[in-house]
Amino acid sequence: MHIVADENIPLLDEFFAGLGSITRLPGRAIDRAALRQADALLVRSVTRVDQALLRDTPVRFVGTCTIGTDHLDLDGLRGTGVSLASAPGCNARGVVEYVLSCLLTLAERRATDWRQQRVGIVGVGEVGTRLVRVLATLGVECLLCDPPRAARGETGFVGLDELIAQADVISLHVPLSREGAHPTWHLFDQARLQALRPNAWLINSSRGPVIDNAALEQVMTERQDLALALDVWEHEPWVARSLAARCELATPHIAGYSLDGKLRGTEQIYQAFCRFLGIDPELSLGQLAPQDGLAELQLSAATSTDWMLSRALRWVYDVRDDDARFRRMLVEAGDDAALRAGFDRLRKDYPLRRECAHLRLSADAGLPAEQARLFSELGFSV
Ligand SMILES: NC(=O)C1=CN([C@@H]2O[C@H](COP(=O)(O)OP(=O)(O)OC[C@H]3O[C@@H](n4cnc5c(N)ncnc54)[C@H](O)[C@@H]3O)[C@@H](O)[C@H]2O)C=CC1
Ligand SMILES: O=C(O)C(=O)[C@H](O)COP(=O)(O)O
Repeated sequence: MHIVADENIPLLDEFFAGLGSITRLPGRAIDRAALRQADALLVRSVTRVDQALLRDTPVRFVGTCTIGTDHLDLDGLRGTGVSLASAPGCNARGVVEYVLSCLLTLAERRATDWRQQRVGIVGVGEVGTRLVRVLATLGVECLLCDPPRAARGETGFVGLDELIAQADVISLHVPLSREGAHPTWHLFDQARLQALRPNAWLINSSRGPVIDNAALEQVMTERQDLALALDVWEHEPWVARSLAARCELATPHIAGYSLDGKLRGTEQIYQAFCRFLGIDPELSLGQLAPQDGLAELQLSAATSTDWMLSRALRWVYDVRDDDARFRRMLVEAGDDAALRAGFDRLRKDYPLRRECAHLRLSADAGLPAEQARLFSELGFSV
């Protein structure tokens, strides 16, 4: 058994070495020649996998250690005998923490109470559902839009144009799709962008082309009232510097980049590969994940819940750090080739980031019961 894998998959050896030999390559360098002897291909989001890549290769299993599958040509690969697997939900928690950090930061810069904003969530699957749960715990009013779920008879959703008309903040959590009953490519076109409420905040951590980036830049030049947080870009790894300059927060597709999320992605694909091979998985993250214990943050019981919350959320993840690193790269990179390489480098050399379950909160005189319950519901250790 020979496995070709993206070199950015963590715990690759630990999970897969017992199942076959492994060749590691940069995701963008995986081509047909590299797969000549490969039985299995393990990717992340930057390798386009289609019939052209797999033609005349022995590859029979493709696993992507990511939530998104838009880099896999699912239709084209159907019926070719290749088994496909992805890692649903693996890094959803990281994306939620990214959105919370955006909300805190935008509210601070706009002198607004983010918990009083009406938040519209477009796409209510793994990420959107977790986000709604956290926001509901914090008493934030949410509007939900998910036509595929509504079409299955589920209730509680509004149409996209109604959401745009009513939401102060819009956060996008849809898959990228061009076909089907509810395509999301350029879901936010010029007309919808122009329809955003005065002073609206728009956060995109789904896929770049869900927003027409050229139209977005045009609208942003006309409407200085809008606040934009972009983690994903229409032509990654290239980024329109002029659009980045119009963003309040700009980051290089790292919303879900917690170590925990990446490790869960690897484990989910290991399990899928074992199923494909017809063997019982012998390994788990419980055995292989770093045993680094919990970090501790001591809060003052005398401070307000809001203050505690922003300290705790910022301690876990602060989007301003990623925004600063990204903007520095945009200034330092010379031509487009350097820009693309800089985008990939920021992602490859991403700093260690753990999710909030790795932070234990305490207070000098003991965390008051009500706050302990709230923080525990939000996923912190208390
Ligand atoms: N920036 C980042 O680091 C990350 C980005 N992502 C992106 O976020 C996307 C969403 O992730 P999940 O919530 O895990 O996916 P999911 O598949 O669990 O949920 C997506 C939801 O969107 C809904 N949907 C589909 N078409 C729609 C439309 N036209 N309008 C509104 N809703 C629609 C679906 O019915 C589904 O409920 C992924 O497909 C991926 O592209 C995911 C993880 C990390
Ligand atoms: O899981 C997804 O979907 C994502 O967007 C991942 O964060 C993408 O990470 P890479 O595969 O590009 O490392």
